[in-house]
Amino acid sequence: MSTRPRVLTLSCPDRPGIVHAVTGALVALDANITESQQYGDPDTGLFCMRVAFDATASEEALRANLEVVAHRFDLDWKLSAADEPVPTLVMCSKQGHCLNDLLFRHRSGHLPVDIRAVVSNHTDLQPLAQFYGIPFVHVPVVTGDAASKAAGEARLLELVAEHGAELVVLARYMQVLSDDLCRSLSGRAINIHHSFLPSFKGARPYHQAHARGVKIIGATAHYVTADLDEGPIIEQEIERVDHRATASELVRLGQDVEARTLARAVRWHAEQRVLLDGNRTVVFR
Ligand SMILES: Nc1nc2c(c(=O)[nH]1)N[C@@H](CN(C=O)c1ccc(C(=O)N[C@@H](CCC(=O)O)C(=O)O)cc1)CN2
Repeated sequence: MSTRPRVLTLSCPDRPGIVHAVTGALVALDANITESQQYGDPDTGLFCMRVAFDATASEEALRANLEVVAHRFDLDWKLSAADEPVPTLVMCSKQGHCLNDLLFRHRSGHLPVDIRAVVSNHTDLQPLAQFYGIPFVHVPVVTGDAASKAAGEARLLELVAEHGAELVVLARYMQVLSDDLCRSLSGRAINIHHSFLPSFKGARPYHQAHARGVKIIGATAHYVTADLDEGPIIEQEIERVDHRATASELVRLGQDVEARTLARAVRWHAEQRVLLDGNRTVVFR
């Protein structure tokens, strides 16, 4: 039988013996562990672990062995194939810098995702998706019109189901998602906010920052939750600025920071490197 690369991620109440039990269950099936990281949070008592391994054993055999450990240690666990790109939808509005970056990295084979479609509430970025040969779906949303927003979100969920999307990336998508949609996409919707959160939440953060006279701007990639821009932070990056930069120049300077930050967050999520620890993340980079 051929060897397949896999990734096991888990979290559980911390106690002695977890690593020994988990690695023992894998080695008992001749798995070769290629990467192993773990962290015990002293504040929450949560233990997180990520194990990458090669195994010829069947998925069923691996799961059977791991179920025994899961029962003993009350694991919340996930076993993934490491050689299958994650089916993904990318959502955008009118700003194309993050979408462009993701599509280029995807085309270059540098992102372990399978971008099934670009979904937008505007048509401005349809040519960009077409250039990369990615289906573009226009889902208009009239701001302030509840029926329009509900219909748009229903269409998005249809697209998630149609494409088997396991990840939704908000690449400067400028509509607030409803609480219900956030629940449906919990832990699998990533947004890029164009500020170094928790500073400057909400709309026009660069203009807020310019008015405050900041000397650093930044970007934050986070999971989407019902609390706007409050979701668990996955990755952040900053850039120095000074008094000479206008608000428009901050917007321009921030674009590359946003794109790099989002790309790292998407890659780490797709590689199963991000685990949730309450409203924080543990990132096994
Ligand atoms: N439920 C959530 N939805 C969204 C989040 C989130 O964290 N939770 N992140 C935002 C992105 N975002 C800032 O990064 C943001 C987007 C949109 C708005 C906003 O006020 N939008 C208006 C419409 C604006 C327009 O039509 O141009 C609105 O939805 O009424 C604020 C912040 C993505 N969604």
